[in-house]
Amino acid sequence: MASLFSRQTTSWGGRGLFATQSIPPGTLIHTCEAPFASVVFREFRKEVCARCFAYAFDAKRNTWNVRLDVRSGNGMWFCSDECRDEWVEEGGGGELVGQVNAAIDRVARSLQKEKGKAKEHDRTVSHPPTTDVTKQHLDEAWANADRVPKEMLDEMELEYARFILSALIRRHREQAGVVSEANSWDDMLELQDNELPYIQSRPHALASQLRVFAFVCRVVAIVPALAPSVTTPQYVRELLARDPGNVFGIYEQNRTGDSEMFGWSMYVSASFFNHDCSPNVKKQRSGRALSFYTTRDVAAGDELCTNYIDLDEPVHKRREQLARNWYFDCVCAKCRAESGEV
Ligand SMILES: C[S@@+](CC[C@H](N)C(=O)[O-])C[C@H]1O[C@@H](n2cnc3c(N)ncnc32)[C@H](O)[C@@H]1O
Repeated sequence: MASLFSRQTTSWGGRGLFATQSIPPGTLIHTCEAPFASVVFREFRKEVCARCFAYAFDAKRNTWNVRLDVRSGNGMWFCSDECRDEWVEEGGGGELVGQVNAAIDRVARSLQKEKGKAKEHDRTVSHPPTTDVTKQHLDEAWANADRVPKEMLDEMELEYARFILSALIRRHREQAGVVSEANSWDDMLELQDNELPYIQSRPHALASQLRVFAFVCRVVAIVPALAPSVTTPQYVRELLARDPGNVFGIYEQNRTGDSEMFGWSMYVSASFFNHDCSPNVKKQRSGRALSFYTTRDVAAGDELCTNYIDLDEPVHKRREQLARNWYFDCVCAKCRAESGEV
């Protein structure tokens, strides 16, 4: 499909996607076939297919039973033999994933035992000062990342470790020439770096990221194939800097009919759509693919925007939500008009 849009600089400075011709409503303008990296939360591992994210409950089942034959109890479950086989064939890295999963379990178990012996207040990574965190502060903290003691992670930190390791496996396979260059590490680096605003709004997250890095290093010590990815914290830091503000939650309706997040994934090309409170594009997930459709007539030169949040709220609440969870002050026409700025 010839691209109907191009990436350009917006009037406010960031990059955005702009229509190169007029586009009627309901047009499929872009599809990302597969994520760059993803994680399905551990508690849903048996219910959500590791490749296509299909939810067992939708197929009237409690769990999927096609399992990748890995050595650890922390295996991967698939909705079908086809999904499992395609995942391995596409370069999911079956053998390596098995080793990594087993190593995560081993490191987690051993840290859990050590934690049992230590007192809670012994947690050694201190929070940064509550004054404004600067880039220099972050550089210094990461320069000393190898001195961070290995400590047990909480559940969410463990998910981050799994997410990072999924990306490092991808990077390893890209280096080995096993996966295609589309969606490469360099492509991922083009995503907006949100490290500073993220840590400024959640200073405790820096200590958490350093703990996750120390944990990942310990896992990689057992899986030497990934060692080049952690000789310095560079790759882990690059990925973590692009996680906030760029990843997509994997949502489904759960058994009680509520929308629930089962994990998250990073898609590269999908992350250049900016937010607008009167969007002209809607996103639709089908399995692991993300597709984007126009919702009304778009003229050549118009920016193509999705919405990151629920749009029913008044302007101050929308802006507050975007600032808190997406780290920006919304400059869309609707927000500016409703705030009396135009
Ligand atoms: C997923 S990225 C979109 C692409 C991004 N503009 C870039 O250059 O990579 C989300 C970021 O874009 C910017 N952004 C998106 N929508 C915006 C809006 N309505 N107002 C101001 N900034 C916006 C914010 O910096 C936000 O963190």
